[in-house]
Amino acid sequence: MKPRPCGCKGCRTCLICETQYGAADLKLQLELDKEKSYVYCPYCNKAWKGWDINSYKEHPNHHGEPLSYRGVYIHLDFISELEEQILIDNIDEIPWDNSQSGRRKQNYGPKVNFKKKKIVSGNFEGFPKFSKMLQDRFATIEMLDGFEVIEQCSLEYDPTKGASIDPHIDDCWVWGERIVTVNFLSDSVLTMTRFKGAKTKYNLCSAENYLPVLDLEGKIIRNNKNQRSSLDICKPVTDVDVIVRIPMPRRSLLVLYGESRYHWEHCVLRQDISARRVCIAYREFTPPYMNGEHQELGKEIRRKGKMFWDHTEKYQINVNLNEKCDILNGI
Ligand SMILES: O=C(O)CCC(=O)C(=O)O
Ligand SMILES: [Fe+2]
Repeated sequence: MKPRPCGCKGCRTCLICETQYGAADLKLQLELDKEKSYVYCPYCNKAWKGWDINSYKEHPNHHGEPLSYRGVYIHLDFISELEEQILIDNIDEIPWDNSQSGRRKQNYGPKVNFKKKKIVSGNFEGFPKFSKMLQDRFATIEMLDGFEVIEQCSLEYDPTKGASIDPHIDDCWVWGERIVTVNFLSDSVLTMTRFKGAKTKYNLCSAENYLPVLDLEGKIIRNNKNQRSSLDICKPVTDVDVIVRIPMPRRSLLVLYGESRYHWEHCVLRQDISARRVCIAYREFTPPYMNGEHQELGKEIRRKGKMFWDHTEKYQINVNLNEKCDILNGI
């Protein structure tokens, strides 16, 4: 399928191809019943009836009966305003690549083919140095113990392009249980809907063949006594028809794991992009690539994931900006 000049393919569309390349009819029509929606509160970790994402700010004065929604960790103010500004300045010094649905991206990681289940390190040489402080800070979060970044992807959502991301589950053959996102520049929302499709989609069935890293409460499992697979241990308990809206406030960190990672699709709706938003998504390897049958190939790629390069050298950026990078890394 050939991409249109904006970068979109097939049913993935943005405002540009909908208005200029006649792609409006290809657009995936999502029918979300707002009456069935709950808003996740990062303060009490429960979801409360409603659609408006700002309603979590009423905490502790919520109304009605909450829904227990598992597999979400939100760390507010993970970075300061100054760190946000310096990181964005650095990110914007690197060329962006057009992606689908009005997004742009900067992707660092091995080359993966999810359909053929093929992975090669390709020209992966690690990550830009200015982003090391973010990865280092993961060590302060208990549930990220042992999280080794294999892929780091900056994504930009521009409201003038009608940017969004369609409902999906991140691949389960190569990407591990914890999906980490750090949010920049504007508040947004991750909208969750239950996945009812085949286990072959997103390679979900791969998660039947390895053990979980986190228990249902998000605690690291030190000894896997019960041997239930990653997919099985977090089987949903909630009604299939509900929608859960997860806030992604500017400068916060979000971890999806367990039930929300494996049994729900996530998307970012166009209507939830009110101003330029950038996020960085981080992915780790699945157990077979860490300590199982593919560990040798895994080891080689993990070694590359420990490397950091100077983007000012690579892109010949004015050197005085190097100082900003050193401030961030505490040098
Ligand atoms: O923009 C986001 O926060 C979600 C991105 C995402 O789901 C992905 O890159 O797989
Ligand atoms: Fe995703």
